[in-house]
Amino acid sequence: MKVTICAVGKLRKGPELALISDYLDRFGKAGRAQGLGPASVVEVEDKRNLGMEAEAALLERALPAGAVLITLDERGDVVSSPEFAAKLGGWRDNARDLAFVIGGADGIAPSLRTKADWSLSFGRMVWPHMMVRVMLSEQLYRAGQILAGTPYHRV
Ligand SMILES: C[S@@+](CC[C@H](N)C(=O)[O-])C[C@H]1O[C@@H](n2cnc3c(N)ncnc32)[C@H](O)[C@@H]1O
Repeated sequence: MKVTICAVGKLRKGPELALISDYLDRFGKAGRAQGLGPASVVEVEDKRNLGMEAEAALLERALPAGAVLITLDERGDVVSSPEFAAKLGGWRDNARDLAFVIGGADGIAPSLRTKADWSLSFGRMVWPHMMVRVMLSEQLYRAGQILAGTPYHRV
């Protein structure tokens, strides 16, 4: 089950990139035996600053064909980590690839939001998009650990 994180903006070398690389690497390595992963990040850049709709067009072009489209959005569903793991496991069992979409400073255009199969929220507060990448990467790794039954997720 390939997982692609499609995001607006280029992440430069720094603590966020180091964390994302570490979690996604761990998710891919630990998940291999369970049919989870690999995970990768595809970045799109709206170099001419044309706004949300232009970003949505770039994001749509970056989406892997046939993948379940999941938008990250503060208006989406708030779920627990075990619930997220169960969703991931269900898609894995149905041999689906996943595309998680994270918007830029203005968010994800409604034209793309309406195409989503599911929308995931990390709470009603708005987080910087680079932080959302980190949080999503950790939750993917955590979900893999929950599905594997390891003690990483203790609650
Ligand atoms: C700075 S936020 C943009 C917020 C913008 N007001 C909007 O309407 O979406 C950039 C991106 O981070 C993600 N994001 C921010 N907060 C989030 C949250 N609480 N849950 C899920 N995703 C979030 C979304 O993908 C969003 O498009």
